[in-house]
Amino acid sequence: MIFIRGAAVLTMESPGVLYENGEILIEGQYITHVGPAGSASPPNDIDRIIDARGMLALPGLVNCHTHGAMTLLRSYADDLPLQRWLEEKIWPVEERLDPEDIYWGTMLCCLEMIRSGTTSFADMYFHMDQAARAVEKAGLRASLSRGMIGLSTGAGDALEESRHFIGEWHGAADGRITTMLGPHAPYTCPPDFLRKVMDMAAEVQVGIHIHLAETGKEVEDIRRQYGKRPVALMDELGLFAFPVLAAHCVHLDEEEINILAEKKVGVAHNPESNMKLASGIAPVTRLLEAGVLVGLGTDGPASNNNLDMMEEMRSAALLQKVATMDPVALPAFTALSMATVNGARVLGLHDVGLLKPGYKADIILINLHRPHLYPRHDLVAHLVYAAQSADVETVIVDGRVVMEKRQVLTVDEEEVYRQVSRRAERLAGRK
Ligand SMILES: CSC[C@H]1O[C@@H](n2cnc3c(O)ncnc32)[C@H](O)[C@@H]1O
Ligand SMILES: [Zn+2]
Repeated sequence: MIFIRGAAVLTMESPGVLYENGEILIEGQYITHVGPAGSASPPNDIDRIIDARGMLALPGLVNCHTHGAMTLLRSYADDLPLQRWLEEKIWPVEERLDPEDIYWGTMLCCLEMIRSGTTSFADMYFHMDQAARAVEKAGLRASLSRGMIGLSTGAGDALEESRHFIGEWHGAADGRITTMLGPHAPYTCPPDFLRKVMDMAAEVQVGIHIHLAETGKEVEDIRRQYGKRPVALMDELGLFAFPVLAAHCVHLDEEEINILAEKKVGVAHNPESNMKLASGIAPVTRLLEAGVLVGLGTDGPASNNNLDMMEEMRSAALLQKVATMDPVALPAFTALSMATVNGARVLGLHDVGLLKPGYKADIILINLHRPHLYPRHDLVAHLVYAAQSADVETVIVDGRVVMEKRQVLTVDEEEVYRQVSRRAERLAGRK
């Protein structure tokens, strides 16, 4: 049992709920009490009291779309459009990744996430049993998908590997790990392959994580090939009968926005990757108006080039303002909701993302005693427009402290740096 006291507590239930001097009780994996100081008499059998005076407590951040082990390829290929980036640089080097690379690359991803306040993430990549091992050890929460390129000769094997991976890991690590099927995108997964994916989703009862409508080129190529735009094509195939996590959704017409709302598709908006690859600006304001559930993601660390959700919130808010020429667009509380409770819902985690009794104890403490966080007119605005990931002081996932006073407790940082440096040298052909 952990008792946090003295923090300002932002529950994220509604914009107004902020306890200036609050307290949180954690029993096992769950939050059992949240309120102003003195609202609960702390039980006798508390294991730890965390004195959080000068801190802001809020739900851990949720990264709805990444490729964690691509930390190994950070700054390996930059300043290219998506298709050239993938075909000329990324896919050739990914051929050389081995399972241990994925373990250490994902471990680096977990380390970066813990240090920047992310407690849950959705990952699509290869050798996912190794990614799962890293997540389990680091203590994070994740929804993991074995990425599948339907056009490749190994597509059938990838599907079988997915079935095995889901059987082994869905619900593992005390429920911190969940799984999805990961067909890469409409332009790499033709309809026949997607039908097999849907058959398997029905059989093993998991959702589907896919890149969708990321670039103008994708829309044109899919329309030329199938006579429909990507979202409309996925709808016609029946993909949205399953829980779908659709990454990007940059290029949409009104009909497609309505499909996404009606079929309750969860969208992962990745503003920095979309800017860096010049893919475009997702119509987030329109999506939200239409009632689409939108979370935030970084995309892989090779197209961002970091996993910093604090930055991503700020970028999302600023980008919508400039895209709509409306300073009211995507206000701070909306950006923070996308990065917490709404992101959790996009991942199908319905007891994650709020500080509320009955919710999983995924909590971060932000050190407010920093020059860029004074004075304190509005703490929500501070989080989105002023805070930095280095302000994250303590991170709790599933009721367990994984970082305290910026010391990560679950991962040997130096060993991770040694491993990834050596492996990245080999992958880049320098050793
Ligand atoms: C099949 S595993 C995932 C696959 O996706 C590639 N990837 C990384 N970022 C993006 C992106 O923004 N759009 C499309 N594909 C992306 C990654 O390199 C893997 O090959
Ligand atoms: Zn991606």
